[in-house]
This record gives sequence, structure tokens and C-alpha cells, in this order.
Amino acid sequence: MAKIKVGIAGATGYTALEVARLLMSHPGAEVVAATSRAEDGKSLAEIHPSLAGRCDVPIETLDPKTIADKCDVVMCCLPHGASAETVHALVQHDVRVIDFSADFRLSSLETYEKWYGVKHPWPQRIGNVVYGMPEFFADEIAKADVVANPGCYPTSAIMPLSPLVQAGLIETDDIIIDSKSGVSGAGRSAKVATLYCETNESISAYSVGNHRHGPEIDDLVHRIAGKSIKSLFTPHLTPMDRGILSTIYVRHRGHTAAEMIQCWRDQYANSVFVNAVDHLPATKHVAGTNYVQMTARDCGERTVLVCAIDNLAKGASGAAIQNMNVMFGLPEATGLA
Ligand SMILES: NC(=O)C1=CN([C@@H]2O[C@H](COP(=O)(O)OP(=O)(O)OC[C@H]3O[C@@H](n4cnc5c(N)ncnc54)[C@H](OP(=O)(O)O)[C@@H]3O)[C@@H](O)[C@H]2O)C=CC1
Ligand SMILES: CC(=O)N[C@@H](CCC(=O)OP(=O)(O)O)C(=O)O
Repeated sequence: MAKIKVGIAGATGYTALEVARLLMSHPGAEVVAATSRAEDGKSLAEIHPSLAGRCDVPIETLDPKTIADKCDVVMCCLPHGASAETVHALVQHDVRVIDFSADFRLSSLETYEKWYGVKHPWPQRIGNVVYGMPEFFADEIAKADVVANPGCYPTSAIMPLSPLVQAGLIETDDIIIDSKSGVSGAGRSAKVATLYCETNESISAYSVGNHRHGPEIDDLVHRIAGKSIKSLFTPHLTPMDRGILSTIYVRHRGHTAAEMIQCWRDQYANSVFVNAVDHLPATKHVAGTNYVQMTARDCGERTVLVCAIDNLAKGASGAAIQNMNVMFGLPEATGLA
């Protein structure tokens, strides 16, 4: 069978590197194009030396028609705002797109414009693009022209919360999500907040009460579980390269942690990458993999849920490859197991 031809837009960034790295060992797909605004003419391996000897695809400036002609699917690894326009242009040229940004994740245009502070360039598609979580939306992903790849923090909260909300095991109006991310979550471009001396040996909360992943979590749990929730989400930057640990404080409705773990095991029985475990998950347990580990502990009237993912893998590029596999009829775990 011919390999899936993959293009990578925004090829100089961290998620692009991770997609390229994972595709090097994918038996059914290959990178055939890569784009950047600034690095036209260099090879992908020149920009990302860890790919040396493995990926000499030349980087080009993004011309939607040229890229669409070469590719079956484009991994659009661009920042939100910039991404939607590119996704629109690519789809008009008949290539399927996996959008890593938040531009098509939310159900409501009003919520998007409130939280992202920009007019959406393709508003007709808001609420009309599948959320790239095959554990819940595989049938729609298989047919999609555009897939909205999930946010990293949201993945670590939506996956544990949705089954418990759906099953009515927890209160929906009192959910506290305390998340910690590695620095690669902030992307590769230079910013003071992610300099070595700012992040090393230090942990800090940021965007308290106003991070844009709060509405994404509430929106998706509602879409999956059919019930609205009210969560309070606080992200933290931690001195790690990669990984997310979310500690989620919920109020149970008389149910035990063991019942919640069983609920996850039933829900995710056929999901390759989701493991409801008995130990307390750590970011190291999932580093470099597409796996999600989650557990629960009884704590009086509350239950504490703990979920670990790798922000660059299940939180971004691994999920994108899982989505690509579903879109092209390959087993979900191809190239990822
Ligand atoms: N890092 C993570 O853990 C996760 C990231 N995401 C999302 O994935 C996307 C990519 O993230 P990441 O790889 O970390 O980001 P990076 O900042 O590392 O890379 C983004 C790339 O996009 C290009 N770019 C930047 N600004 C623009 C612009 N205005 N117009 C066109 N191209 C631009 C740059 O390439 P060049 O300058 O060469 O053109 C840059 O290399 C983002 O939407 C991010 O929010 C989602 C989940 C997790
Ligand atoms: C550590 C860090 O800075 N993380 C990023 C989240 C990255 C991400 O996945 O966000 P989107 O895909 O929704 O853009 C942040 O808090 O903005």
C-alpha cells in the first residue's frame, strides 16, 4: 500500500519536530513537505539536528496549492490565529488537515472570539469541525476534512472527567483542575517567561482564572458527557522539558475512587492509549509516548484524580498521528505503540 504523504506546516517548532520524529518510525506514512516562513531552502534536519541522517526533506515557504498537490494530509503546527487562515486555504485545495492550534476546537464563535481576542477568518466552520480525540469521535474523524487536534492541558482533564460526569459519579459544579506543564508546552519561540533562568529550579502558576483552556475543557466535557460542568483551571510552568500532570479535585456523589477507576476501565476498554492505573501516575511514566495514565484516590467528601500525559505526544503530535491513522483507515496505534 502507498504511504500516506504528510506535510508539516510550521516545521521549525517543537510539535513539528515531534511529528517528524514519530513519523520516522511509522510504517505507513512519510514526511514529503515541510514549511516555514524563515527557513526556506534548509532541510528539516538542519533545523532539528536530532533528525540528522533521517529526514532531509527541504523546507519551503507555505504555498497552499503546492503543498496540497504533494500531500494527502497536512499537520498544521502553527499558532492559533495564524492557523485558521492556512487551514482554510489548504482545505480549498483539497488536502485534509490536522490543525494543532485551538482555532477550530470550540463549539461557539462567541466563546472563541472572547477568549482568543480575534475575529475568526473561517467562522462558518466553528462548531463544525471534529475534535481530534478518537476515544470519543473516531467515526467523525475518519471522514473529516479538518480535525481540531486537542489542547495539551485539556486532554489531561477531558479524558478523566468526561466518563465520570457522564456516569453521574461526581458533582458538575465544583471541579478544580490543577495542571503542571513542561516548558516545551510554551513552544520554541523565544520568550522571557521560558528562559532557562526563569524556569530552572522554579514552579509558577500563570493565567490564573483566565486561561483559554478552561472553556475548552468545559465545552468538550459537555459535548462528550452531555452535561455542563463548571471547572476552575489553573496551569503551572514546571522545570521539565515535557510532560503534563493534572491533579483534579472533584466532589463525589457517594462513589468511591475504586468505582471511578472501574468506570474509566469500562469506558476505555477498547482505547489503546488510555490506562486507568492503580499507582499514582508521573510524567516520567508516559514521557515520549502517546499513553494517558490516570488514577483516583478517596479523600473524604472529595476524590482526587491524577492524570499524566506527554504534552508533545498525546497532548499534540502523538494525538495527531493517532488521528491521521483513523482518517486513513490504519489501526489507531500504527507507528505509536
Ligand atoms: N507545544 C505543545 O506542547 C503544544 C502545542 N500545541 C499547539 O500546536 C501549535 C504549534 O505549537 P509549537 O510547535 O509548540 O509552537 P512553536 O512556537 O514551537 O512553533 C510554531 C511554528 O509556527 C510558525 N509560526 C509562528 N508564528 C507564525 C505566524 N504568525 N504565521 C505563520 N507561522 C508562524 C513558526 O515557524 P517559522 O517562524 O519558521 O515560520 C514556528 O516554528 C500551536 O498552535 C500550539 O498552541 C498544542 C498542544 C501542545
Ligand atoms: C506551558 C505553556 O505555556 N503551555 C501553553 C499551552 C500549549 C497548548 O497546547 O495550547 P494550545 O494548543 O491550545 O495553543 C499555554 O499555556 O498557552
